[in-house]
Amino acid sequence: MRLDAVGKRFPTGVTAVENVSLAIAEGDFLALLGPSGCGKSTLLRMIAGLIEPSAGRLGWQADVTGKVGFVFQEPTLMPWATALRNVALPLELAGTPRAEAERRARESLARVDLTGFEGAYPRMLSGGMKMRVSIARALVTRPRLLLMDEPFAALDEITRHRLNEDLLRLWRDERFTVVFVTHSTFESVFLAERILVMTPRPGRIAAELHVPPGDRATPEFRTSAAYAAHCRAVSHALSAAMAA
Ligand SMILES: Nc1ncnc2c1ncn2[C@@H]1O[C@H](COP(=O)(O)OP(=O)(O)OP(=O)(O)O)[C@@H](O)[C@H]1O
Repeated sequence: MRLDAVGKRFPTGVTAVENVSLAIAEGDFLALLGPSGCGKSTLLRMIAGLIEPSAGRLGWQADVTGKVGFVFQEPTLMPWATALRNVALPLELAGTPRAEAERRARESLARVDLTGFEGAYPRMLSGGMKMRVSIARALVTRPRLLLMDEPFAALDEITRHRLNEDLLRLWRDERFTVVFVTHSTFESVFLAERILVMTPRPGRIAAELHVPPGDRATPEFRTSAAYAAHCRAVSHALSAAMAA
């Protein structure tokens, strides 16, 4: 998909995003990195089609339309429904027969390591497990594009690292396209091949950095010299963007 000079000015007069041009290829793992309030969520919501840009345009490949999954910072599960029913919901809303929806929801829960928790209610699950249910729900329709808005920001570091690894595994296996919003330099380098550094509001793209797949393939990437070097580079780019 392409974004051409996309901008968003809200009726309140706040310009959240300005002049963003970007091409996203099938299978990309892209991070949007920037300080709080720089317009990352606004940009993601425009990519999702949840809000309209006020300038520029977004062009979609026909085969992606309607195949978008969204994961928010809060798991946003229905508290009165089991994990299985929460995950089956998007399919049931699309008219999939109940038995088929349940079968696929079970499969999706298995992909995020939650086999055995189908009957659990959200209040019985830890924060990390609730986030896994939320990811399973986003993946149950087999989206080609997965949009994630600071999904792990509220989790403790150990859980966050584990979910980072699991997300990478899912992405390597299935090669959907990911746009991942974060304000963590470390998380962006660990996950993404393309890191777009944004300026403070109005959010513009100040720099794009790359983490080659070869670097990530090193064992213990998170403690490697290559990881530290990429984090330094991204951190410098972020400081420069903040000062711009
Ligand atoms: N619906 C809206 N109406 C008016 N202003 C809005 C609306 N949504 C967002 N904004 C404003 O746009 C700016 C960018 O917000 P946005 O949520 O996109 O930033 P963000 O980078 O995702 O921030 P955070 O990391 O804190 O979530 C903020 O100043 C916010 O107040």
